[in-house]
Amino acid sequence: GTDDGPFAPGQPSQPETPGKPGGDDDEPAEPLPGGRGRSLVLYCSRTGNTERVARQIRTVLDCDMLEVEPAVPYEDDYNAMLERAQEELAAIRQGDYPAVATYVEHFDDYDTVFVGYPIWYGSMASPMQAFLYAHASELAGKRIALFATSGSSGVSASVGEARSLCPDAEFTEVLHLTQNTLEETEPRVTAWLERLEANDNDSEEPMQTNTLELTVEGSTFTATLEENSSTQALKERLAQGPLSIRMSDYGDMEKVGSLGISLPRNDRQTTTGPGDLILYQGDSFVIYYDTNSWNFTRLGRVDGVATREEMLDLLGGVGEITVTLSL
Ligand SMILES: Cc1cc2nc3c(=O)[nH]c(=O)nc-3n(C[C@H](O)[C@H](O)[C@H](O)COP(=O)(O)O)c2cc1C
Repeated sequence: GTDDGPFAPGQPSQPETPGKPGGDDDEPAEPLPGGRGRSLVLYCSRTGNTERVARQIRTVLDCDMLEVEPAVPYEDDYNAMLERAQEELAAIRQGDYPAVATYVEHFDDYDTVFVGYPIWYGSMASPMQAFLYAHASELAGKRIALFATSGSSGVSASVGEARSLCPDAEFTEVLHLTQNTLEETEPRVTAWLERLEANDNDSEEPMQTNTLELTVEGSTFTATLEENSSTQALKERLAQGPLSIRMSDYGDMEKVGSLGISLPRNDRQTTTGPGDLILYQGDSFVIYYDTNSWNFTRLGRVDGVATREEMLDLLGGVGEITVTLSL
């Protein structure tokens, strides 16, 4: 029977399943091999950008998908809509969440829940914040893969919002597409899903955190760590407390600073890109905002960063800074 799904009977929330008749252009491509469990794609989208990314994920994974909708549809009038979005985000900061029409009874069938949203005024769009708030206990212990679209703004504030709304979920690397990168949705989604799949298969100690927090001038953003002996040693050091590093710019491509400790090296010929975290010569911590090729140890990647501008934005631009690392 189809009534045994995780969606509350009598509720309007029904997932679009891959075989659904009338499904348009979403013929599944080759599903990724060796998928460990089932996935659900949740998204909210007002002008279709986030929805396009959601559909691409669903096409690759051949999984269920559900739109998270506000209880009261947004105004067609653009300015009225902007005003309401601002009011809702202000209310959320006071702990008052807008009503959403979408309710999922349980997520038992799903290991990974993809959560997609547009950035509104630097934040996660209000309907998705309200949905996560209402479903935090059902999402505990699930793997959450965030994806977001924006005009140009970064996603680190919204990642922080998601992590505090769902403190007991495990967060993967984030996918962020901007106006400039939306046309590359297809290859970027595919590459991202392959990385998620690889990390999922690699993780021998799933209870171990793979998230690093970086704080610059009071703002915190996150990175997803690689699994190697270098990051293991770094995590052991950070388990004892945060580590602050004075960093300066080098070669118009990176910030570099001394860790004050030596970590095991896992050097390989590597081409870096914006957001890559690198261990250089065992004792220097490097944050890349541009590309370079060298024999490096990869430590991880800043979440949701695709471009030099986005990485420099998180670092407060070019110039000397103190970065504090914590788990
Ligand atoms: C209310 C509102 C606020 C927005 N705020 C931002 C913002 O702060 N930064 C940004 O880069 N884009 C902002 N945008 C643009 C959207 O994030 C962007 O167009 C996104 O891709 C829309 O996704 P959608 O088509 O799925 O709704 C905003 C859009 C709306 C409607």
